[in-house]
Amino acid sequence: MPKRLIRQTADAFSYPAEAAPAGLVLYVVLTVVGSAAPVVIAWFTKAVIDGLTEGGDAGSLLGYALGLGVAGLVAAALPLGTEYLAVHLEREVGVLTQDRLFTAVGEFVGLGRFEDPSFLERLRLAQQAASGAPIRVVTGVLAIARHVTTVAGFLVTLFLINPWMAALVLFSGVPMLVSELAMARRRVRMYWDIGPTERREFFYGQLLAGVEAAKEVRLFDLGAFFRARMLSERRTANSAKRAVDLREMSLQIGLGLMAATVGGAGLIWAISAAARGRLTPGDVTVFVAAVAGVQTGLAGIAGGIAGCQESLGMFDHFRSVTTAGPELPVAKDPRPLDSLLTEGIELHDVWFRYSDEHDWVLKGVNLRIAKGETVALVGLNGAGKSTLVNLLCRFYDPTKGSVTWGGVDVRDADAGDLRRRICAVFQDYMSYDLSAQDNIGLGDLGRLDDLEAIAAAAERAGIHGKLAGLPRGYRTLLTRMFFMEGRDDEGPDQGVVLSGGQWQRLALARALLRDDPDLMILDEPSSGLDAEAEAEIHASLGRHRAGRTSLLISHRLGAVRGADRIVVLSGGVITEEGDHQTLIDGAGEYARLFALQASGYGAEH
Ligand SMILES: Nc1ncnc2c1ncn2[C@@H]1O[C@H](COP(=O)(O)OP(=O)(O)OP(=O)(O)O)[C@@H](O)[C@H]1O
Repeated sequence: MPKRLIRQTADAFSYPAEAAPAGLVLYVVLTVVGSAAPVVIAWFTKAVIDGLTEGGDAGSLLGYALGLGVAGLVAAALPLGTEYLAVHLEREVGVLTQDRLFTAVGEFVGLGRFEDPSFLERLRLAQQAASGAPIRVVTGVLAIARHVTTVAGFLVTLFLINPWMAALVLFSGVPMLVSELAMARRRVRMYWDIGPTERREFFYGQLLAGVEAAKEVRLFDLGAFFRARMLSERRTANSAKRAVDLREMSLQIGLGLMAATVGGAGLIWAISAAARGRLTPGDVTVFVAAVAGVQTGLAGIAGGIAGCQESLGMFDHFRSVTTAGPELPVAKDPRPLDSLLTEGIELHDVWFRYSDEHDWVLKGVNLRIAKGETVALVGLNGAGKSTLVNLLCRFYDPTKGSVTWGGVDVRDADAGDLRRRICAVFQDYMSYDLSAQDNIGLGDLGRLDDLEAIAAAAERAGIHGKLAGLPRGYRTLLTRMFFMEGRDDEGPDQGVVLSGGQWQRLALARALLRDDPDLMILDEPSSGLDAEAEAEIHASLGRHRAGRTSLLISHRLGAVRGADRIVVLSGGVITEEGDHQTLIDGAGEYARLFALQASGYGAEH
């Protein structure tokens, strides 16, 4: 246990040592110097009082007074310097730890961790602890060292005056240490326990204050309902915190009473000893200061150890996230993927479920997409179409079976290499609060500034005219989130708000920016578009897809009828396969759905 504690403490120190080495050294030096000040002040005070009462010579008296003044000045100025340095160190460490944390998160290969609530909780606590915890450990360790120095100095003083008193004051500190450590452990546990409650409170707050839910909150009059839930979560968290605070307070009162009793007994003894002429008035002063100094120092040591333990406990979340490593196996010696795709992309008897507790989503799927072929995947809601896409992009690994890319199992390849070969529009596409240019350019970072390529992609997605006509063209921000009136030179009126269908076209443009991808995945690329726009987009995509390997998912069967092969997924298995005409002739599920949609359109006219 102590070994682990030492290792953890050393690790916490390594962050400020790396982020701001000079600042850390200065901080340590100033703290050490500051720790000697109280003892020096006590001794100068004794010398001045004894000099005054015993009629010492004026020269040495002046010297003591001067010493007292300088020590007082140092004691007053040092905390300001150390406080400044602590904040500086915290800022610098914050940059380093944020970098480490998000680098680690970026290295997660798939999506599983982002759906694991206990991991998300750990991530939240890791973020919270990232910048402050290492500095609190450093401050705690130095505070302990400072208090140890002060206590040692005063203990020697006390020992010289009354050894029994020194022992009594020292041992009265033991219960303090034990209870402080127990309190720190309880506090860390409490933070972990109330994590989900605080997350829910935050969630309700977001619903009330964010734009996403604003319409429904007003339409269904949900404000009071969500507010009540939010406050109830807050009250639950508060009562857990209050229980710990109450326990701490009662313990502190008990400890305070014990310290006061010991201090009072010491004072009575010192005064009676002085009355009998065994102590000088200076001795009494230094004795009182020493008892108070030892008690304060011991409380400081106990508090410092407890604080360190609490911070180390919190920092453990940071450490476990940054050392978690990828959650899907990473090939040590990744096999290169090639663009020839002679063997196509293939799912071999793929079984998949999101976790052991979930039902099977895919149940033995065999599917081959040949190079240059357009395969359309259709099926009812929840049939597993997007899940299949997730496996192709290796956001998850099949529970059983395999996915191969040109004959190479994607688990043996580098996930980055795989994804660079794919361009995709997902059903749940992103709308970034950035400029139009960035929104498209993010599809291929190397072309972020290539306006020509960006405009060409926008043209293919049928949104170029709209974007070019914006107040600042492609540089126009597609959000009003980041404007602060009076502070931003671009003014709040410059951001624009796009419609749902326009955002979808933008997402499509982002996917189309990639030059010559090996596989194009379009998962409901036109669900938000009007009928005319949909026809136009599909015509454009059809031209763009020609000769490319692609997988198209759509509920609008009219949009997929031109695919080389249509695959029907139902309940996690492939039930039908063939081109449009074959499936219509087969009079199965596809033919039924197609007839249903066609009659729906027919009925309108
Ligand atoms: N991240 C997830 N964790 C757990 N279950 C999931 C997850 N994503 C999807 N599912 C479940 O897997 C099943 C298949 O979902 P999927 O999104 O693949 O269907 P889909 O065919 O794309 O449906 P839709 O046509 O509605 O888009 C559903 O029952 C869904 O509840």
